[in-house]
Amino acid sequence: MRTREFWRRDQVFDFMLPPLQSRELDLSHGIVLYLENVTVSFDGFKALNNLNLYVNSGELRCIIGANGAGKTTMMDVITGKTRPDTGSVFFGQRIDLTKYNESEIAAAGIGRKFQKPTVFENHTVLENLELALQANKTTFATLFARLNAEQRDRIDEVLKIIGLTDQVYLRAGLLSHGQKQWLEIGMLLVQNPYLLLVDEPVAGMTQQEIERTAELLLSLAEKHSVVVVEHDMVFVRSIARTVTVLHEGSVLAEGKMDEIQNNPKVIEVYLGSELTA
Ligand SMILES: Nc1ncnc2c1ncn2[C@@H]1O[C@H](COP(=O)(O)OP(=O)(O)OP(=O)(O)O)[C@@H](O)[C@H]1O
Repeated sequence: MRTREFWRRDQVFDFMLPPLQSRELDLSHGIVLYLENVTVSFDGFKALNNLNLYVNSGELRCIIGANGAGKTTMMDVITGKTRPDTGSVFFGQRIDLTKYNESEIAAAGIGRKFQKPTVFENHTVLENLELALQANKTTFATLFARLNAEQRDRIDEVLKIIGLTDQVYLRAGLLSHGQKQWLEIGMLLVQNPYLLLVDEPVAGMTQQEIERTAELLLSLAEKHSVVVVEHDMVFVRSIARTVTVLHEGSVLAEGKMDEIQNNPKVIEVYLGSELTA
């Protein structure tokens, strides 16, 4: 039965879909991302179990949860790396993300930053941003292509946002760990994503870099929607507007940081030790 459904979806319905890039993102209900009753099983184990999550347009959402709670699997489902067994995943009102692949979803405006920075160390900060801007070209073609005025302006704007204007001609390999993380966020920003997914952005950062990252992510919200997965509770407290707590593949609690911190269920399964830190 499942095979037949997949066959029908891939062979018939996907064929009829217009390219994702050409579809307008419909934010008329103010919600950029819908996950409804999403379940993902690995060999019978439910990494996501009827997960429901709604992210508002322009919101900065923090997702917390113990190891194995399902945070990475959730990101994988949004970006098309993992297909849910059941449930629906919508980008705005109309774009069914389960019907598209990872590169189509990225091109449609969902950028993902993994925990480990993956900048091109042998290229300058500027070249890294150029490469990200023209991600569909080869490295060689990109570095020799001329940027148009709009692209140059966008790169200048992003350099200011990520605070690397003075390092524009520096080789990325010479940046500090924090600066590499910001450059990678910049590489997503040049593509003007609607939604940014950021995985543990402050792991390994100095206190000063953590504070700068908090400012950066806060400055991105509104123009973009941002979903941050993070274990560092001090950091989460400093940026959080709404916090979602995942536990065993479902939402255990959701609300303002104060409510979450005082929620007995959350304290029991996750925050007990973190809160007193
Ligand atoms: N490909 C896979 N095959 C089998 N089990 C998997 C796979 N991916 C994830 N899991 C399991 O699913 C559960 C959820 O994993 P996931 O990585 O989503 O959790 P997480 O909240 O991101 O954890 P962490 O904070 O450690 O990164 C875990 O028990 C994990 O072992």
